[in-house]
Amino acid sequence: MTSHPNKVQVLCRIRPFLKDETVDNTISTEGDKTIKVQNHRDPTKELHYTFDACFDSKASQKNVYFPYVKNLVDSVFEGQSSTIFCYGVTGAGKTFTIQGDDLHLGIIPRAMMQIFANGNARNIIYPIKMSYYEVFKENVYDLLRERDSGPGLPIREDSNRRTFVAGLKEELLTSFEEFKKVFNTAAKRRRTASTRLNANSSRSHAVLMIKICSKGNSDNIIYEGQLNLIDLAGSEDNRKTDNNRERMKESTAINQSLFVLGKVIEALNSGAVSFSYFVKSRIPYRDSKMTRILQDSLGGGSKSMMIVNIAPGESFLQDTQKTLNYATKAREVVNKDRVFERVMHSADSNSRKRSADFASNNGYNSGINELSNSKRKKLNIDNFNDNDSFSRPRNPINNGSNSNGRSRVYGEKINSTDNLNIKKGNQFSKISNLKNHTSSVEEIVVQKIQTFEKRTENMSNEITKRLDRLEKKLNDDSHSNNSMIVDSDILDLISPTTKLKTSKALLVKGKELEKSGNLHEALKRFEQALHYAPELVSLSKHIDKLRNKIKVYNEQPVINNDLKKSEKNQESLPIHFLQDSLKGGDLFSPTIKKNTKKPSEITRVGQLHNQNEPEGQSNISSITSNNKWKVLASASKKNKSIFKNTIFSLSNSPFKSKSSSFPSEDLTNNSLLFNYEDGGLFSKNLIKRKTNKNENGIEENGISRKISESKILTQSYKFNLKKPQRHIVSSDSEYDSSSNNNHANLKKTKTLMVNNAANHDSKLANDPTLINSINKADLRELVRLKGVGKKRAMVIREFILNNGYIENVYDLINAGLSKTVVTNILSTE
Ligand SMILES: Nc1ncnc2c1ncn2[C@@H]1O[C@H](COP(=O)(O)OP(=O)(O)OP(=O)(O)O)[C@@H](O)[C@H]1O
Repeated sequence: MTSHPNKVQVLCRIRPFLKDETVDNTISTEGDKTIKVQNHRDPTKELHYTFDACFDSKASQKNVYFPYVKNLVDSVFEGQSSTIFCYGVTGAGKTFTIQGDDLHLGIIPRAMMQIFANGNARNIIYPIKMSYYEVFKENVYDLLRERDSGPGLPIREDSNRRTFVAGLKEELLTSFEEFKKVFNTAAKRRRTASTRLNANSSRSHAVLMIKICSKGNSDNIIYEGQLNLIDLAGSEDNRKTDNNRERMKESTAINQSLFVLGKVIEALNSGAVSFSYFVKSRIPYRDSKMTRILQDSLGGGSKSMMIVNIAPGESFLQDTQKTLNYATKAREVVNKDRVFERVMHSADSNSRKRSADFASNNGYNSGINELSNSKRKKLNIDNFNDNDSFSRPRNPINNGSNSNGRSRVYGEKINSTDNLNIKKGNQFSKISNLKNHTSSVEEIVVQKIQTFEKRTENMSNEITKRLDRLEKKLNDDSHSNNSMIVDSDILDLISPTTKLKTSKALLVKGKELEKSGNLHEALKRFEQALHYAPELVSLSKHIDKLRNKIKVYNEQPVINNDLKKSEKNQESLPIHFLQDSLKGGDLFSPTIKKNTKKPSEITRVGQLHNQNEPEGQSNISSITSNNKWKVLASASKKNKSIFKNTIFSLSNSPFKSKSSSFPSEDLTNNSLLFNYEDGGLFSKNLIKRKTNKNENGIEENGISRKISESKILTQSYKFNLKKPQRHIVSSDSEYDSSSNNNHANLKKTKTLMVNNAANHDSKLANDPTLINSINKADLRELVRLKGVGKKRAMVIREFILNNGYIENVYDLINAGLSKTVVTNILSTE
């Protein structure tokens, strides 16, 4: 017996036993259309129920979707209204069937994939519209909006007597990705709660409504289809659920609406109403919000499918029987078959204009305004090419006469020149001459879904693997009393995409920092970035380069540590402290005299050179005499320029002012004498002095740290062979800097110090107490020193920043402070 084409189709699906459930065989399928269930009143008897299709617990989502649901979705392209709803007790698998999860895509994602994949073949006019709402405790709430405490939305009726929820938000969609994003956000708003029967029980009925317009076969017909995918809340036996008061209230509302649904089905099946949904006074649709919403789907003009979900096992037997009885009745409901299509005004021969008019009449206009360019493109009028599918053979255009005399779809206003036709079902079936390309489209849909599922499965497997590894590591570590999870373990948990993104963000930040000269922080970021993306070879090279750069800049700690070591061991101290500026440079090593701990000589131990330059032949040696190094340098003719650069570098460094008394011929003779005892600032390269103008337009001297275009580096090294002295012997008497008994004497000594400093007599140039306090002071404290205004304090700070701590009075003078100011500062102490 073939069933009536417009009957509500009923599918029945048995879910598998869950982890803690006792497995039995009280329910099973017999063939693909019958369910066999043990009678709960008499276990010796079996009951048989026949439906359009039955699925046992092994059936996959695909098994449910393709042979049955897909056709209903297809019919929406032809102006049909289709409704699929899942019905069953709580925890029976309704949400699993309609929505699924990432690994088992349910009807909703499959249908949406089908819609977008079929879109072009079926001449969809993008964007499609989506609404999503829930009925919770007899109130309707929009799931596309943030949840608020306001009253629910009203349900109204259009002139076709079709119900609709007023004030619903409509999202305009052009791709599956867009849909996924909107849907996922909205689905989180749906009310769920944990009950004893289902840890994630839906406490509301949820309705996803998709409106699709597509071009008909004739150039003046546009179909307007609607797909409703409904996840009903589960009926509940409160004796089993252990529900609290709140859950009980929800449960009562759920059960009440499902009870009304049963009544509606019964009423529809009692011949009295003869399936006429217009004579609805005798059908209790109005007794619950859900039945009002389902009005068109049960006994109305929709193609409808009810999927009955069954929880297996003896404990559910009574519910199962009730559900199956209910479903059997629903199967008797016969709907009208209608196609909603709009006939555009025939006098208007320009189909582009018609289509555009159509779009604007259908509220697409407002959507267009908010659309991105890509969406606009899809909405482009060119989509309505006359030569395209409009030329497909089709039934003669309905001339606008409307057999039922009703003419409104979705409650929108229709121009007087337009007509809506409601076609009879058999006409609809004739339309379906799209089989050929449907099969290829079907393949695409299957393929797409498979790819998606495969990808998610791979991802899920990968995550499981990573978690297993971590768990294993934790277990291993706990045995060895070392439960620390190291960075790499955490890293292992992060997805490759996240790793790459994080690494990119760190790279950007690192580059910024490097540009601003903050090499240490830049290096840190780069190292972190590499941590996340070890495959970036160029980054690893860049890090090496940067490390070298920083190492060269950070000579001081190396020198000091080495010095400490060498002081202990009294052995040769390998340091390199000179490097030329432009052409490559020499590497020198002073040898520390065993007894005096002073460098006896400096020997060239290698060359830090520019890659393009041959290794230089220059030599520098030094002889210590009275705390001074005489640095003698010679160079072969060939390398004279290299050597000159080295010397030049020294002469232009901040050290220059200390060594300014050196006769210039010393430089030309390639020899240089300098004082080692103070420690000294050696310029790695030329210091470029920059003339800044302050806000008053007065020129100030400052040391720029910027690298100029002529490749001149400005970074300085601090070369400190000797720690600051605590006691300084003045030429007259021993002066203890911690004592200030004799102020006048002190002032005199300090002035002497300044003068001596200017004359490069180092013995008197140090006042460690003062110098230490200057180094420690912040800007505000510096300003308190006599003669130091804010500007000068800044100069001191900048000097410290660029060159390291102030070691002696020279440095203050080098920083640009005048003798008077330095004397003033010293007298403050
Ligand atoms: N066919 C199936 N295959 C595997 N697991 C299933 C299947 N059907 C349901 N489940 C699992 O059973 C549990 C309950 O399913 P689900 O939440 O879909 O029930 P429900 O009918 O929507 O319940 P409620 O009405 O309380 O929301 C879930 O853990 C789900 O993953």
